[in-house]
Amino acid sequence: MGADAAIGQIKDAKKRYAAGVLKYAQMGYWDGDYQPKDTDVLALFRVTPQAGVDPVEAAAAVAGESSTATWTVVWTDRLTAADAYRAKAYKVEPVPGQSGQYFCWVAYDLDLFEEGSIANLTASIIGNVFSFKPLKACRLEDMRLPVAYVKTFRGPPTGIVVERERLDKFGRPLLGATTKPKLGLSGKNYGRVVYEALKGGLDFVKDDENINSQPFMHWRDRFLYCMEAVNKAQAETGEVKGHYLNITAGTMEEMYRRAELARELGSCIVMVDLIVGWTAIQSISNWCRENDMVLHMHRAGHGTYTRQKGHGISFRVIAKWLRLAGVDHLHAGTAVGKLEGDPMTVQGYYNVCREMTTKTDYTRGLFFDQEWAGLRKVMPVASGGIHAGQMHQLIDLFGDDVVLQFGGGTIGHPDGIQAGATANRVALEAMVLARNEGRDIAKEGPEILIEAAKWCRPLRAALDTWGEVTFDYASTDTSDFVPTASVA
Ligand SMILES: O=C(COP(=O)(O)O)[C@H](O)[C@H](O)COP(=O)(O)O
Ligand SMILES: [Mg+2]
Repeated sequence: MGADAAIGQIKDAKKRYAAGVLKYAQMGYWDGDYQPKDTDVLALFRVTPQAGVDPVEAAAAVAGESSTATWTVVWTDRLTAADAYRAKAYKVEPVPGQSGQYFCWVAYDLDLFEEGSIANLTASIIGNVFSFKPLKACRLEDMRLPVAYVKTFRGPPTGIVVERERLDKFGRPLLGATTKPKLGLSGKNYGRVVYEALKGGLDFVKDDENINSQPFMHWRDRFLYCMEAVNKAQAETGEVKGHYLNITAGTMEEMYRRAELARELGSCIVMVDLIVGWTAIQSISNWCRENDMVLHMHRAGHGTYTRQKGHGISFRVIAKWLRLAGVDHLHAGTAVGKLEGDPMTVQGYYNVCREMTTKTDYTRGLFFDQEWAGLRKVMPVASGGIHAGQMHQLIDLFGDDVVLQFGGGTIGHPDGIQAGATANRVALEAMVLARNEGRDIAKEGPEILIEAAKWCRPLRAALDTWGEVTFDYASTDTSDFVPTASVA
């Protein structure tokens, strides 16, 4: 959609700065000829204007309210480098197949942002505009962070390469499990679940997002019993093992206290939930860097604002912010499990986590090339209602650099937790071997699993119990550019 010349910026300074209300486009927040600079921060919003609101004016309003503007002309603009500081909406296009929705591209000068602060970035980009009355709905679809800005962040403290070296595990996905039930176990019973799962063949076990320090199990008990389980399983298997100790707490001081005990007990990894907030995430990331600790991020809460296509923030943007902020593991979806996730859209999140340059790919929801400027890679975590019978789909979709986490799909095994873990480990290794031998695992996966189950009773029992379980529901967050196929 080209610029509407009639509503372009008023150039005559007397008229432009006369007291009163102008359209945002008239104030200069729309420039259809603008060529983004390499150093600009770029954002793509999906905007649904109210009836009668011109889409170009809606885009200009988003640019205005997320940078320097208010609803009326202010003369104090003239005390600033207003022409540079004003964000510019520079392109508006209708969203294919979605009447009333428009993609709006906005460019922001780098000087609008403090270095190394996601809190500052988000206060601008998502600070006000999502409540703005002329818009019925608004969604932040994607961002391009310029190299100059990326370089002001430290990124993941450990990264995929160093994590694999510390764990001494290569050439296959890592295996994990979330302890279940989510709440209620005593420390001793909790530790038993962790031990059984690690002994049976998993690399990691994890605390659930809502396990902190409740009356049934205080955090110190959990840490002590879990590390006893980790040490015992390591000694018995000769493999490096870990348990993501969730250090999420009510204050930063308490998070540090819990992190310190995790370190003293010899844990290689700690975990926080996304709901702790950006500043807390950046602080704990620094702590992890100083203490050689892997940082696991559970994206608890994200579905409240990422799931619906019309309003909120795409998870691909959250993933970009988290790579800058510095997490090592990030829950990024499974496509085949119990939770929302269109396969290609989810692959787009994985690309954000794992590539050195993420290329534009509209079919995977990636609207910009993103250069990561040497920032370490984040290990994505596929977790949520997955089981051994889906191993071929998971490896086919996500490759090797991923943690596959089976909670119920380990602990609910009919022959016990160790058997559940063994089933998953055997399914994983059989599938990686078949792929490495050149077999087409996407097609032959079910056969490969059945062959492996002939000599592995735990896998046979897992397939008998869950083999037919699928979650075949329509995804909400799908591509606007390709029809989406379910892989469930
Ligand atoms: O407890 C689980 C999964 O348990 P189970 O394996 O028993 O289903 C995690 O909290 C979800 O993976 C979160 O979702 P996401 O990873 O999408 O953020
Ligand atoms: Mg959970």
